[in-house]
Formats: sequence, C-alpha cells, structure tokens
Amino acid sequence: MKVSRIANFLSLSREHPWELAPFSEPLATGGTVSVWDTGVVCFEPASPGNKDIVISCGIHGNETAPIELCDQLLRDLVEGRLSCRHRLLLIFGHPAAMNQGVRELEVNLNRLFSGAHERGDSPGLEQQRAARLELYVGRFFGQRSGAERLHYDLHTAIRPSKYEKFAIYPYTHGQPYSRRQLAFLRDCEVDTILLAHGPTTTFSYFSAHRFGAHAFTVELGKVMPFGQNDMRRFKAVDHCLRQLVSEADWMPAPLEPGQIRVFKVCREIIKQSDAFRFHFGKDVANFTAFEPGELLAEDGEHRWRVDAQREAVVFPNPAVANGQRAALMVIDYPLSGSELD
Ligand SMILES: O=C(O)CCC(=O)N[C@@H](CCC(=O)O)C(=O)O
Ligand SMILES: [Zn+2]
Repeated sequence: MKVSRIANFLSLSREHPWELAPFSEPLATGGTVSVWDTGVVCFEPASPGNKDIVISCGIHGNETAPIELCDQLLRDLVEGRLSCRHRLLLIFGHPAAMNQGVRELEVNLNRLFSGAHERGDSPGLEQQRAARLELYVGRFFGQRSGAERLHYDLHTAIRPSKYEKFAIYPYTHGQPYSRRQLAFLRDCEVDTILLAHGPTTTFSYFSAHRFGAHAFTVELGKVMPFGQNDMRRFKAVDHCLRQLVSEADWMPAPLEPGQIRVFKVCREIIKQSDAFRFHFGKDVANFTAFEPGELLAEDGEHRWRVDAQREAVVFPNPAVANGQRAALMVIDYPLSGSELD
C-alpha cells in the first residue's frame, strides 16, 4: 500500500509552522485528501454524506490532548483504518505555539476571529493565521449549501474543573438550541453546557454566526504536556467523532431531562489594568461557586461582586492582557423545552 505523506501531517505542520504548500493524495476509502496549508487538511469523500464537519484542535498550542486525538484520527483516515463518509476539515490551529509548548505567542488566537484579526495597525503572525483559518472555513463551508454544518473546536482547560468536560454554546442571537447537538455532546461525556450571553471573537462563534454551523468550544479536560495525557479520559469523544465522520447517518439517542447541566454566562470580567487581582486562590477550580455579595475581583477603583444569585467562575486567568477576559461568571440555567429545537 502506498505510504501516505499526509499521515505525518502534524509533524510536517510543526516543521513548517506558518506556511505549507498545498498537495493532495487519493483517499484509501475513495475520494481525495488535500493539504490546504500548515495544520489544515480537507477530506473529500467520493460520495459525501450530508454533513460538512470541521474539527479543530490546538488553537492554543499547549492544549495537547485534542491534538493527539486528532493526530491519530488523521492517521487512521489517511491509512484506511477508518472510512471518511462526510466532508471533513481537520485543523491543527497553532503549530508554532505547539512547538514552544505555549498557549499563545503574542496574542490569544481564539480572540482574533470574526474579523478581530483586522483590528490594530500591524497584523502579526497570529492575526494572519486567524485570517487564513477564517478563509479556509469559509472555503470549506462555501463549497455547497444544504449540508448540515458542524464545527467542534477542541480545547483543554488551564485549571481543574468541577465538571471535567464542558462546552461553550456560542451566542445564538435568539435561535433555539439544538437538542441533537446537546445529545451528541452528552455522548461525548460533555455533560455541562455554558450558554454564551453575547457575540465573541472565538473560532466557534465565527463558524456559528458567519456560516450557521452548529459550533462549540469543547473543553475536554486539563492542559498537559505532549505525551503526558491519559487518553483513556478522551475515549468517549474520540469514539463519537469517529462515528460521526465514518457513518452516513449516525445520530445520538434523544436527549433526556437531567442528562446535562446548563449554565448561562451572566457576565465577563474584563481585566482593565496591571492592578487587576482576584479575591480567591489561584488554584480555584472552574465552576467554583460564590455567594451573593462576595467580592470576586478588583482592578483599581473597580470591584466585581456576586449579584443576587449564586455565581460560579469559569476560566479565571489574571495573566491575560489588559482589555481581555479574565473570567466568565455563570449561573444555573434550566433550559426550557421552548428554547430547544
Ligand atoms: O482554561 C482556560 O482559562 C481557557 C481554556 C480555553 O482556551 N478556553 C477557551 C474558551 C473559548 C470560549 O469562550 O468559547 C478560550 O479561552 O479561548
Ligand atoms: Zn484553549
């Protein structure tokens, strides 16, 4: 059997972290697999099913478990151990940050989408990468209409989480939430959902808002160095993504009440200055709850206190740049049937 050049695509992308000349190969199971750029590879089956699927990982270079999961998925697809039944765009987001084992080089790539990469006078390498990833997602979804558009942007979190696997559901501008997608995430053992409360500049919001995709930021566990992940913890999501990609009409069993817990983002704490600090320990886990009136953070004259309802903190990070999100605060939010479709 002809050896695939694309099987080692992750290594090839890390050797060429900013640019890679396109090339294609036939798919062992029929169709073509094409490298579009470093970290961007498109699977076009001979007779594609009705889903256009984007799976992205490594938007933050130190979030290695999803990168290792997608690397093996890629190898099994190009070497014929797994069939590709739908169009699939696989993205390894930030090879340069992977090479340094860091979240970002100069700016957070996941705050540069929906055109945010054009702000400021001189676009750096990460801004250029965000612009290209936008272009590739647009090219991929733009090649046909009528297919079901999906984008799972796979991450891991800096801190431990009270709920290990959770997903951010990008703001839907009043559109209903998808029962089937929540059921899919449940099958992935992603049993906690955060409903965003407004537009953001994240990759998943870009795909959702610009292309109407069912798109999610999926937090699968804890940040670990390459090779130190316990991949058994990712078996469910790996199995579900493989079923999704390789079966024509796979769908999860219906969502039942009580199978997922839902929070709604009630506010973002935006760091204003270097004086910013939290009023809780640096090891506080995601989803730690605070009672009404508790002081959360201060920044010069500014104080953030919990309002009338218990709030939980997610993604607390005092090291973000000034003007960036230092934490999300969320409240319990029992989704009603009328908000689901
Ligand atoms: O653990 C952390 O502090 C951040 C983990 C991470 O990268 N989360 C994403 C969430 C994106 C979203 O809100 O949809 C991020 O911060 O980019
Ligand atoms: Zn991340």
